[in-house]
Amino acid sequence: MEKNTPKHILITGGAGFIGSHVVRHFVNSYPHYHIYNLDVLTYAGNLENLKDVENAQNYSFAKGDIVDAGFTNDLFSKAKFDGVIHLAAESHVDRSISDPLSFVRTNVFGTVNLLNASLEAVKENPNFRFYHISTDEVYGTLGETGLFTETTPYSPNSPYSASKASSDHFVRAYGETYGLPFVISNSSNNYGPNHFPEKLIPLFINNIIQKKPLPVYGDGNYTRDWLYVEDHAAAIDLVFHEGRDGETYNIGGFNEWKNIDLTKLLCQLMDKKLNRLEGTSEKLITFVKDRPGHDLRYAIDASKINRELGWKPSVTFEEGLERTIDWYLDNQEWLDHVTSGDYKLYYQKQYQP
Ligand SMILES: Cc1cn([C@H]2C[C@H](O)[C@@H](COP(=O)(O)OP(=O)(O)O[C@H]3O[C@H](C)C(=O)[C@H](O)[C@H]3O)O2)c(=O)[nH]c1=O
Repeated sequence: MEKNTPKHILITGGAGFIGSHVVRHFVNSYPHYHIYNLDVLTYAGNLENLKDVENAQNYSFAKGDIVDAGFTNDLFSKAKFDGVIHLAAESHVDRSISDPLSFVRTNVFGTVNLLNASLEAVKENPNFRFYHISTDEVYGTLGETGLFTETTPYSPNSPYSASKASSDHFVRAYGETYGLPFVISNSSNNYGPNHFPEKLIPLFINNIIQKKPLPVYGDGNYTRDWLYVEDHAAAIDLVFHEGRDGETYNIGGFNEWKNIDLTKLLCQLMDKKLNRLEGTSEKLITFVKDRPGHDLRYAIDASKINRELGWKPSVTFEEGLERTIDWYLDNQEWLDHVTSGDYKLYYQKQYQP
């Protein structure tokens, strides 16, 4: 999709963690586009994440649920979108274990509604493109070695990853069956500012600040590949504009960490930041009951996006963690706000060490 002419782009889930970084990136990089952010504002969606762009001339927000076909179709018929970048999703694996249906509802049903609305859009605009933002979890788990490539068979293990695999399949099926122009990317674990503190990195940073236990699941020997969220937003820009139709691109950080090693690193960095004695925060580490169906290791081969589109991560883990920690220390009010409701109850219910 070329970049020079004005366009109307719909970003779903733009008030969430990754979504808000993508909205900011597009609003600032493409002043001649109009960016519509559609978000239902669940516990994880927060318009405070977009304070710096909320008054931009090329930005609008619509509160609404992608599961509501009437609302979605109406929005599409009014706005005449040239493209959709679809990030709206329930994303937390632990929540999917206690409430799988809400993941089917948003991630599968909601995606199919958007696909149906997109079929109408493509009739009027053959250059329309549907971009589905997905996850490396659709591939299941790796052993100690190997990497996920774009041809790794899907083998999701959690209700969350099953719902994302299903939505990937629906997107591809709409391409095959109805000729919908689409592209998909599957990313590894993101981290950075505005991350809801139910995920490992923001949860542990904030528990360290508050001297609360750090609940490490199982023995902590699970491995994830961490990517700074702004690098992901830059990759999404490239895939949206330059990715080949009908293709999948894997996006990863080339940055694997075992959870226990990452936890210890966070403890060391936070002790320095908070002027606490070395070793203070490590005392908070508490091994707790494992996540059921816990995937051992995710690791991405991101060579296709590098080779075809010239993308690679630009923020080192050291720099990214520094920025992330500083952001949480400077934004305790944001934290108080997002943890004041549902989240507190959830945390107390799920994992009492
Ligand atoms: C919250 C928490 C997590 N963990 C473990 C579980 C995982 O092995 C690892 C990271 O867990 P987290 O829930 O932060 O993220 P993943 O389950 O890897 O999934 C994340 O990355 C993928 C790509 C997505 O697509 C998901 O949407 C996103 O949530 O730390 C703990 O040991 N203790 C904790 O309190």
